[in-house]
Amino acid sequence: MTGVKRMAEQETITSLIDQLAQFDAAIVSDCLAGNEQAMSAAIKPLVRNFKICGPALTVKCQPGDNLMLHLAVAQAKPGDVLVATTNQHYEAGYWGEILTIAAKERGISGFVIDGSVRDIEQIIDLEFPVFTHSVSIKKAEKKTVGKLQAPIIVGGVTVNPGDIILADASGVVVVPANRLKEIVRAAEEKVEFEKNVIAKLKQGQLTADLFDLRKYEIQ
Ligand SMILES: O=C([O-])CC(=O)C(=O)O
Ligand SMILES: [Mg+2]
Repeated sequence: MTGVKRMAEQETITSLIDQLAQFDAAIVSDCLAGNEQAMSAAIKPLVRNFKICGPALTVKCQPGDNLMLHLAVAQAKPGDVLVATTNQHYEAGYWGEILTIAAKERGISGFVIDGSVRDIEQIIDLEFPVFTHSVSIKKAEKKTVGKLQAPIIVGGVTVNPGDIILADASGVVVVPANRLKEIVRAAEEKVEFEKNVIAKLKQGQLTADLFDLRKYEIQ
């Protein structure tokens, strides 16, 4: 691929990510088949109004060690979302105020971890969107190498480097990079469909009729 072509492609991806950011994560999740791209309910925002949309930089931490997060911050590009696993070890605060400030300075757009974080009041005050399984006060070591930019499983979903993470109060959904354009179009249609349903509900119609559910009515 020529440099010019690569730049044009990057521009398209950036514009599609901006478009995806306009949608609720639940709408986008519904556009991907069968919930398989939706993370488990265990991964939650620290506060309700947190929202993330951006490409994943994947991080595999060793249990109890956050070395790879410090190295990931050093590698990240503006807009990246750090997405991390800890082998489902929750007894360490893998992320806190210091990493949040470092990440903000690099232009990182958010953090998702199937692990634990600490310093949560500071993170909330810094308005840096963090989605986490748990909170832990315990110190993480910084001495065991894991992996960066390898496929990982977070909240039951495989995340490949460069997949787009969309997260809000409903939860976290992972849009495979090669489906981004198709999913943005599908989300536009889904929003139109729901607007139409809401307008009809406000005219007094019922979901039982609009969704053709009367056939299931108990006799
Ligand atoms: O010790 C660490 O790396 C985690 C932490 O509390 C911080 O980032 O403030
Ligand atoms: Mg700290």
